[in-house]
Amino acid sequence: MSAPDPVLKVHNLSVRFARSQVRAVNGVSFDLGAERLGVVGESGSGKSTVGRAIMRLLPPSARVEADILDFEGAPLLSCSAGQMRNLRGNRMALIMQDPRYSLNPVLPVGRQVAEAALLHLKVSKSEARERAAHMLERVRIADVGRTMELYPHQISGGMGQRVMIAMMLLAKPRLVIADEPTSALDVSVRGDVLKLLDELVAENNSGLLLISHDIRMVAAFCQRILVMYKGDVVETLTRLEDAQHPYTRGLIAALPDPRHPVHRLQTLDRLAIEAAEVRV
Ligand SMILES: Nc1ncnc2c1ncn2[C@@H]1O[C@H](COP(=O)(O)OP(=O)(O)OP(=O)(O)O)[C@@H](O)[C@H]1O
Repeated sequence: MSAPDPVLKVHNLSVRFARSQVRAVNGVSFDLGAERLGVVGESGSGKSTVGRAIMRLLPPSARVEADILDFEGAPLLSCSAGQMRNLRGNRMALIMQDPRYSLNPVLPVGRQVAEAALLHLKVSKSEARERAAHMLERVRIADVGRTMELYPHQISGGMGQRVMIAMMLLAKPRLVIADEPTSALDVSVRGDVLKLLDELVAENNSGLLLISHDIRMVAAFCQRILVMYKGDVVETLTRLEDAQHPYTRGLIAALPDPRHPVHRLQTLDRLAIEAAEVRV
């Protein structure tokens, strides 16, 4: 019996923006099964562009090419705009950094989740509201009835992100791309939000692509990590201890390690990184 198709197959993905000399993404390849895969790198390394290319959410100025970009065995680059709209929200979901910008400020949060249920689950209005309430309970929103009537500015960032997760995971998508899902949140609630994502993704047997600049957080949460530098994947790791590339080591050293407090954090050694790049 042949192995089932991975959720996502990405081979030699490149993205170039019009009027830019360099590729934002330069031949990135990976397969994603029902697992948690992290994408890390400094700002501008191309992480978000990878996520958006998969969701086909890049602006028209982006030229996206790939030998293979398949989701559940179907080529995403051949999908029409209508087919992509259908996939997004149903089969694939994108969770972004700041729920304040993703939620509609003039609609109560319960109505927003119910509208997502109406759209993606094709259920009646009353059932959509019930499903919304159930999903909000699942993401551990307290006093769901009251919270559903609140507007986005009346809830905390952590609660807003849980509402987004409820909305995005209602239809049990097979692929979840979370782009810095906890960076805008208070440190005290980051772990809860990640735990929740993990629970729902595992329950749905989905693949999760977690995009973040925080290599330690990603290492603690993901089974594999792709390290991106200037559009390339320079290293794939299962444990931080195995990092070989000076860029990866620099990323690790540039973040505080709660177990070993230091007075001064290291900065990236650009010369060593460029020298290693020439060797590969
Ligand atoms: N819409 C766009 N038009 C032109 N260039 C873009 C666009 N979006 C991204 N880029 C460029 O592509 C490169 C990769 O950007 P990207 O946002 O993917 O990086 P990132 O690693 O996600 O960074 P960050 O963590 O800051 O979001 C950068 O050089 C960026 O300037």
